[in-house]
Amino acid sequence: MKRGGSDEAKRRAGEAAADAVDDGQVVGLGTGSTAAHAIRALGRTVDSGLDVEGIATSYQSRELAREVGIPLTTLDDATPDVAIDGADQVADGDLIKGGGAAHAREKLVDAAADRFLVVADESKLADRLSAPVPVEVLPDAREPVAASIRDLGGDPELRAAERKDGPVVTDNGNLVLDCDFEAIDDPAGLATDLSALPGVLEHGLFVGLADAIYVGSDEDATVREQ
Ligand SMILES: O=C[C@H](O)[C@H](O)[C@H](O)COP(=O)(O)O
Repeated sequence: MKRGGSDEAKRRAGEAAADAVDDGQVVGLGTGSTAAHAIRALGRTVDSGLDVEGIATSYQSRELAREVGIPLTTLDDATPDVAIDGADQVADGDLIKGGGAAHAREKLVDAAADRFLVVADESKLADRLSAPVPVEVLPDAREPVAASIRDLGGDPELRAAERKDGPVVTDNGNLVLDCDFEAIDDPAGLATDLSALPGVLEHGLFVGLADAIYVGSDEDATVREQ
């Protein structure tokens, strides 16, 4: 799916982060159009002899990794040295993710990595997080979780599929509520509240996880260490 700024800006961010991967490392492979550039760049370095293994965060990243020849492993067998992943919004180093409904596995892999590199074009940068927060819920939990989200001040909307009738079903077989909290004053507090709701598998607030943000523009890519 295409979201955010220009493909050129995404490519610069993705390739700059892929350049930071060292020989012999295990790499968490994020999901989305920006992370895809990093995966393709890693595939080219594998072709030229770099010895890396990937851990996929979604069906999409697994298939792309296979296509470009990155050997895959799992969290059962390896710990990622580094993870490279996109974001829907970035503010003060905190993120909203899950525009592609992959945030549950992404958070698992990104949090497990020794270093988590975010790749984003400039359109993703904000002063405060304010995009709707994707919340993955067990199908039976849709209504109770939606009611709790309203109590927390959010406006939940079941994500509809685009080329299928009915809702988006995640790689894990669950549903997604996109929850609009408008400007989020306390991302850490909201993250804790959302995680505490029964039936919530994972939400798209990534607070205090990023180690560096690679920001791409049409001209270059810059790195902001966190
Ligand atoms: O579920 C999807 C992920 O969190 C993506 O990393 C995020 O939506 C950013 O995607 P993109 O790079 O396509 O804007």
